[in-house]
Amino acid sequence: MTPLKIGIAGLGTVGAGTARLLADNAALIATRAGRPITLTAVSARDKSRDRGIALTGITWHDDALALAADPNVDVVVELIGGSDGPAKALVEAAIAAGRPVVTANKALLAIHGTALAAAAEAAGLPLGFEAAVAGGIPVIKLLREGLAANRVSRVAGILNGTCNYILTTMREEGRDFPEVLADAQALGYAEADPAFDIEGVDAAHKLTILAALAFGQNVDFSAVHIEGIRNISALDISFAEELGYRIKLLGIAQQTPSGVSMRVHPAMVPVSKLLAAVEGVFNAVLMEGDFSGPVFCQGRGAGAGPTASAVVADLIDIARGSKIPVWGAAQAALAPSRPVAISALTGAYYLRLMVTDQPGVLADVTAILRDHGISLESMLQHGRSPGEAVPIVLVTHDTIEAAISAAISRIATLDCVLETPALIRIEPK
Ligand SMILES: NC(=O)C1=CN([C@@H]2O[C@H](COP(=O)(O)OP(=O)(O)OC[C@H]3O[C@@H](n4cnc5c(N)ncnc54)[C@H](O)[C@@H]3O)[C@@H](O)[C@H]2O)C=CC1
Ligand SMILES: N[C@@H](CC=O)C(=O)O
Ligand code: NA
Repeated sequence: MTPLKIGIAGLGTVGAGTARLLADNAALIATRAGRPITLTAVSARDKSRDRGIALTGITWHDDALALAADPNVDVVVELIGGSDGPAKALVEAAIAAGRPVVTANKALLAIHGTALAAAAEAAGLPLGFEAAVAGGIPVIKLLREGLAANRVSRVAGILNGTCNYILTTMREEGRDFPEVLADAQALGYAEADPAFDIEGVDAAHKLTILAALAFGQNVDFSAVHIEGIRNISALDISFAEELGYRIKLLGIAQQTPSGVSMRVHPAMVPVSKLLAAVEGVFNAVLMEGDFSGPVFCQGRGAGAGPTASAVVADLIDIARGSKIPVWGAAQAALAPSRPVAISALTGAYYLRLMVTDQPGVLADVTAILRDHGISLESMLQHGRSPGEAVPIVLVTHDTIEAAISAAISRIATLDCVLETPALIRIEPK
């Protein structure tokens, strides 16, 4: 059988993992793909580095762009990363040269996904990106193929392994944020610039991609409201536990009458919910189809093995001759996104204040909430330390985000409020 010849650009965590998987499971992959999938060429920065993979007999290109023109490469696999620069140039060059592309690059797809898919469609080429969202979970296939007959009303998930690993480890082991982040980097989970993980940008890239597939809209990264986990404190993690919640960084895309609302932010998830039990580097996605009902999947969201598994799944599809539209429908059938402002969101909120323990503080705070039409479900304060700083926690009933934002701006100006208030959205029970 004629092999499908692969050229990989970028031999970091995912690139080296993909080369290893192609070698270790070669016979099984050939059986399932109907022909061997063979690594014939690579491009990376440092030829001398030992990556634990055999590169004998494989062409080395110093310039990744050369992969697009190499006659011994049928499919270009882009595993460099970054929304622009060499990754984008390579994908464009490969498509222009008539080569199918597989990439794990969510930043690239979330920002340039419409133009790249249009180019691939015009050239009649597949563009695979299963690895770009939720690592080893086959969530792209699930949405684009398994749920293709459904109107999807909501997609919600834990989409960043690094953040989930950090939040889990902080809660279970009481360790500090920077120390746990360093672990996640050493394990190969974090992006080259880990700010993308902890600021919520990586999860927003992935949510942009899921929303495009779920709602048949063009990718629109700029429409996602983004908050990360940098300000989540050990105190809030412990209050969440006490109130019956786990703090998770969620990505949520939801159909509303005025458009699709897209947001990434930390959320209090009731412990009874499936998403609350997803821990460590695991990701999970919950999708609501009108005929399927809820569909939940979970698996490892980052790391060499799980991500390589998704890259090679796309290669097997290409070897099989699969012809699935990049975004699940012809480009011309996709609609522009209709963004919904976060201020229109309705829900319950956790509000934690550091205040001076003195008479009248609660009365001042609750008066402001009352003025904005916000009612309280519960309140927590432990012990008494007159004149000292103490945390108080307020949990609201459902309210509109515009109201709680306005109330917090006023609460923050009270003399007795000593720090910027912490506000965390609460997922419904
Ligand atoms: N690490 C993970 O768990 C996951 C990563 N991804 C995505 O996979 C892609 C690769 O990520 P990692 O392997 O983690 O990154 P990495 O930083 O470990 O590897 C990227 C490699 O590309 C090389 N490179 C940089 N510029 C290059 C160029 N011009 N030509 C050739 N090689 C070049 C770098 O030297 C580096 O070895 C990124 O798009 C990332 O977002 C997706 C899912 C999971
Ligand atoms: N940095 C990402 C890697 C996978 O996409 C993450 O932590 O989830
Ligand atoms: Na995936």
